Amino acid sequence: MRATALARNALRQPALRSAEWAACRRSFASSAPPSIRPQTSSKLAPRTAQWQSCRWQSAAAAIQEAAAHDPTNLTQDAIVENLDPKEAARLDKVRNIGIAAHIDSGKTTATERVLFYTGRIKDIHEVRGKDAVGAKMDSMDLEREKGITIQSAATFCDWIKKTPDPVTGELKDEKYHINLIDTPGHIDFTIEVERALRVLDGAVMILCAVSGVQSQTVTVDRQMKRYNVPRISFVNKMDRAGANPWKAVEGINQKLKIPAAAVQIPIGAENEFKGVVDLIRMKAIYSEGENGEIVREDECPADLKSLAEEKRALLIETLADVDENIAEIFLDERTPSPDEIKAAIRRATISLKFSPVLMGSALADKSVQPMLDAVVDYLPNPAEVENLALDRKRSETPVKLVSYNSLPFVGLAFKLEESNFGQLTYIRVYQGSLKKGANVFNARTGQKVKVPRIVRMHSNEMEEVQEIGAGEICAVFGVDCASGDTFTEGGLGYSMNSMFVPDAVISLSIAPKNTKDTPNFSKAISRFQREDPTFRVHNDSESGETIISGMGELHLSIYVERMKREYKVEVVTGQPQVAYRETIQSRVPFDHTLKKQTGGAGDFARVVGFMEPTGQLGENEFEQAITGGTISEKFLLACDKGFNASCMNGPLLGHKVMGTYMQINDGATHMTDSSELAFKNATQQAFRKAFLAASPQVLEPLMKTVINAPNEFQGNIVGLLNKRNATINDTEIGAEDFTLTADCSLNSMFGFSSQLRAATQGKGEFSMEFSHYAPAPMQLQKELVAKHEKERAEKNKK
Ligand SMILES: Nc1nc2c(ncn2[C@@H]2O[C@H](COP(=O)(O)OP(=O)(O)OP(=O)(O)O)[C@@H](O)[C@H]2O)c(=O)[nH]1
Repeated sequence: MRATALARNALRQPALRSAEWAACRRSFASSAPPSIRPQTSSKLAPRTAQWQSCRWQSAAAAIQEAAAHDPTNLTQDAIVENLDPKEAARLDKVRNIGIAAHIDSGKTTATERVLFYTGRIKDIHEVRGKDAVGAKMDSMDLEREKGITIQSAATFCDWIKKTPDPVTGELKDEKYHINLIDTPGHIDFTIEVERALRVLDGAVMILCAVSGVQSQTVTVDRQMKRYNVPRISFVNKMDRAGANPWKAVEGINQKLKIPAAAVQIPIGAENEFKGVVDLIRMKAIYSEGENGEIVREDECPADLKSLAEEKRALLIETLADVDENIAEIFLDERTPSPDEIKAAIRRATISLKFSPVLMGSALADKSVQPMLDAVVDYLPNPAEVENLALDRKRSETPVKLVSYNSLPFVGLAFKLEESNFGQLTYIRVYQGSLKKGANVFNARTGQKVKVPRIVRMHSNEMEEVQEIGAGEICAVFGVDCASGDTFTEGGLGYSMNSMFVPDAVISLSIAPKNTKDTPNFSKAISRFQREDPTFRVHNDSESGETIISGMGELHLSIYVERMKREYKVEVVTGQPQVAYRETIQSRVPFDHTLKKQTGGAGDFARVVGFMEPTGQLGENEFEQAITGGTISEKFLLACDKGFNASCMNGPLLGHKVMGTYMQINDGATHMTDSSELAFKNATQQAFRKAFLAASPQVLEPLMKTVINAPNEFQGNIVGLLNKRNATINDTEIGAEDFTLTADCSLNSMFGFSSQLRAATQGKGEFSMEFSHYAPAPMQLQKELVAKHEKERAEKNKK
């Protein structure tokens, strides 16, 4: 048991009955570290003086032990449990949230309303709106033209919530500061969602009232689970024909496996949608005025009373399954009060056991304000989220970060952006505060950097600030780093985990049309690479071409377009290439000698061992099992390097190798002719020979493809998929539309979007996401290998 816990337990023994006890407790409470201070008098009733002294002794010993073993953690734990009331009050009014959802669910439209109702913007502009201005958060020209979000955008606003006074019941204004990130829906820009969720404390998951849970909803659900992000759900587009919020609620429960229940029911639907009934207070809420800015409350309409009661009972029942307090009330057959229900929703949402579902229509300006109230009511403040760093000074021990301004600074750079004023680095401050002009240390490089300028971002605009407090998000200028770097105040050895970066699945060759544009081309490439970890660039060693790779055709085409617009570089691109992989299927021994001893300094290295599949299509593994020192440590390191180099450039197609194990267990070294280079080369030659003899196999990426179209086109789409040898996994047929889920090879999907458009009169849509690697059909493997051999031969001729 950890020493802190020991100390705490010592104090939680049945307590003493003595007059001095209370005084003693008071004095201890002021001197002991907060984490082991006595809690409430009901928990620790006095008993006997002897016992008391015994308890103090064991507690004191435990504190000393704790401090000796784990001084930092003791302090951190203590602070977490006993937040300074002033800091706690400040943090209680902060929310860091993200909006994430399937493509086109209305994230940007909803964010526009949030900014309008909080007074951040004066007018509402629509995505693809007639006024051609575009929504605030889609600030790139390309975003406005295409009507899609490409980059996540950060902003902040203050929401004034009407809160009843606990004593008088009178409504008073409470101001909450919300930092908000609007994320893209397209899977091609998934890294934007990934890094936003990495640093946010809570999220609003938007669903379409007609479609419910869609393919990208499943993806963002996975991402929210990856970073333990609590979420509220908002069923948008209640004004659309076919709107049905209950389909979305069922989808969250069934498909995402999150207990969820509506906290509102709609008043009217489709173009008769007027507002919602709040099931907790049983009040109707209407958004009125030109832009829905006037929130009017009324009695629940009589014709909705029975539905409201039914859904309220369902809400309480669902909560009883995930919250002990409500379970007890439920068992006592008592009806929980509105405050009890709200408190239970908050507890269950923050502990990731539940998601409350709200509904409205962002476009029709209805019911967005109650969603903002729910952000405040149910999503955690920064002090309620456990954030850990690894303390590298103490063998990577995890430490809790505490959103205290007075503690040493710790922040994570989660996004980089090139601006007119230089590199802009977005930082989430986890602990301490960041001041203009302060020096901070990059935990990865150990470099000290001065922070010359701090700003708060409002989409593409910025507001200069002198200081940013713990638990907040800001951007800084002049701090050179990589995405995912941790910054600390010098004394700490803390480092935070970065975000998950998915592998690229598609690549293409690219070059500037005119050689005079090469400097700008290089600038653009290096900027995009720094900003986006899923955009990768390498030079093909054989062709000398620059190859860019990324998450999909759209992803790469956006960068090609940005080069043209932002850097005035016209480029030529090759055909998109699939990121194949190579592996082996059997065990093959090798005994390879590299020998060049023709007078003068020669080359000599002998490596003996075997290669075999690792058993799963994951990381490659290299191991040495040398006995008797036939190969020295230094040369074995060179063998390891040779192995890694071979894995980057597979013998079949020159693509990456996966799932391959190589062991070197014997060999020979020459007194003078052996060198690191000789062993590296010998390993690479042995690798190639053994690989080709070990039933090599080409692997191709399979994509989870989800297609949605009106029912009448089902036959056409199944026909398209059959031609592509797709495996259809699921078909869901709704009243008008159907949704089909299939595994398709990426190779077969080039040009699919135009064929789908033709086959569905432009009414079908699809999304594609990497699923896994699987063996390519034999015929395709033969063709690919033959093509690769031919290209190699031609290059060798040149
Ligand atoms: N009928 C209706 N349409 C809506 C509503 N909210 C958004 N839309 C429309 O849906 C389309 C997509 O809206 P966006 O706000 O761009 O959706 P998004 O989720 O931000 O889109 P991406 O970031 O590109 O995934 C636009 O044409 C909006 O006008 C709504 O409540 N009702």
